[in-house]
Amino acid sequence: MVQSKSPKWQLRWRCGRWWWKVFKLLLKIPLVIGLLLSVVVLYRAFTASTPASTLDILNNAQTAGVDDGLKMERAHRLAGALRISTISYEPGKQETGELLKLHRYLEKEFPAVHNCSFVKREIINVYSLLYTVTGTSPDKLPYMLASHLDVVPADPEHWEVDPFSGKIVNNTYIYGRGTIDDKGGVLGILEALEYLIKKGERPQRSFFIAFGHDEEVSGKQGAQEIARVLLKRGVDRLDFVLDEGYTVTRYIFPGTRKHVALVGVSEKGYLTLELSVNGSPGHSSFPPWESAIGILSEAITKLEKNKLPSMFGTGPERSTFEYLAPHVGFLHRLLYSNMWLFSGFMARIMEKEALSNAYVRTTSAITVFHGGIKENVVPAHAKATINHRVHPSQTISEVIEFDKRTIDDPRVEIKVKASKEAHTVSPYGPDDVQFNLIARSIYQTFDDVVVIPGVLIANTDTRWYLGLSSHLYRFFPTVIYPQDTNRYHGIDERISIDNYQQAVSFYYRVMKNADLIIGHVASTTAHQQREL
Ligand SMILES: CCCCCCCC/C=C\CCCCCCCC(=O)N[C@@H](CC(C)C)C(=O)O
Ligand SMILES: [Zn+2]
Ligand SMILES: [Zn+2]
Repeated sequence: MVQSKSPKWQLRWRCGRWWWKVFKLLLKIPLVIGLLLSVVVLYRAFTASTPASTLDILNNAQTAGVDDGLKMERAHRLAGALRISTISYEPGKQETGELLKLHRYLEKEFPAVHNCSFVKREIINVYSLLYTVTGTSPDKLPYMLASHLDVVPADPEHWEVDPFSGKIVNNTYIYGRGTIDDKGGVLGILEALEYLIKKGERPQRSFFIAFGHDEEVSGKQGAQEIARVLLKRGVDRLDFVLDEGYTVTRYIFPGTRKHVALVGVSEKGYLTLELSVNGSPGHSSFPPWESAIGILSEAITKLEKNKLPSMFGTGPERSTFEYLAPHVGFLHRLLYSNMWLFSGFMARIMEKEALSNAYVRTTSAITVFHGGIKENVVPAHAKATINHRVHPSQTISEVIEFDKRTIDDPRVEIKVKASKEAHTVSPYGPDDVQFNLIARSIYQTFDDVVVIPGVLIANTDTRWYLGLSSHLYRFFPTVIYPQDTNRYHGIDERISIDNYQQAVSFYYRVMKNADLIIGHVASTTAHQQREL
């Protein structure tokens, strides 16, 4: 016999079912969200594509590089320049005699450039060089190719060959301080122009070649002066500037075996701080509880241990990975094309390596420490230098505030020695003529390559040219493998003869392709034309 439920019980049953339904529905929400997220993540991964140039004139261009016949001759010419030790030690302390020797060497080795009716060479501020190549259409905006003449010092101790001997090893590599930073750029650009002139060609577009002489110690005397001279002449608009920077890389980005050409469309900011402590000096036999060195050491240990927060995914580095996504395996593609979701996870992996960590955040490097004069004297002062490279999503003052908060000790005085905010981001994307001119020249020069935009983690002379153009790109056309990254400012700096030949071809192609896009280029002012 079925017992009928009382109305009170039925009401409770119905209410109970109602709550149970809501409860079950709530349980499903995370599942639905998870499902939706997976759909979006997969959709983005499957539809990821590297924005291709919309400029058919560039897409269809088959610009040839330079002839292979002179490859060895070119390698020897670069080697000769590497024997001239144009070292910058610190601002105002440079091997100036060597810089003048390099001027003479370039003049002798590139006769066509230096005796050409449409090329003018000028010496700026005694040691820098500015070449003006006047094209047949000076009414079009000129552009600038830049490099620098100086190099950082090199301790020969661990080198395979003397860093200033300019040796060619196994007929394969040119060794020497400055091969990739940045005499390869100086000689590479001049080789391209020499080749062009010797072929009896003359560019349509006018362009400048700027070689600063103190990039390694700020660029204040070189590139800054070059920019000043141009501005004084009314040259206040350049179509684009191409300076040293990233390169083509291989096996550096996880997930692909392809060559990846990173073009620097921005540059991290630069901040150097001097920390100092004035303590109690005295006899080391009855030392104070805390010494100036001890207080300062604690402060810099705090800075080294407390990294600035990850900013990964908030700046142009997002495009770096989105451009790369279609060229990596499926798992990496899921991550690279969905940085809106995975940037935190990617940052945690990338921060484990020094090179990729620099891509994730503002970095802090303790570079100088001074304190003490004698073993039994407690010193009155201690001083340290900290060098930050500032992520584009942070400002200099935010970094200083972070340091102050982290040190949290009023006895540590903080002084700004040098600072420059991260550079504005230069345009890139399918419709940007200037970015695609450089990209196309890379595609024509390197095999199986993908061109992607990036933020340069180091700094270049482009900071002085920011006022001259809105399109500044930082790229040096060679191939770098993971084991090569330490050659910058490190030991056994080298470039292969083949890569150097590619560098020359790349610069030549930039000069030729720049003429192809002449219809897309804005006109100069009448004033600017007069000065060209
Ligand atoms: C996920 C990240 C991938 C990064 C791949 C990197 C591959 C290439 C490696 C290094 C490129 C270094 C670029 C070198 C330019 C160096 C210029 C320089 O040394 N500048 C000085 C200027 C300073 C104002 C004195 C500097 O210290 O930055
Ligand atoms: Zn450099
Ligand atoms: Zn350098």
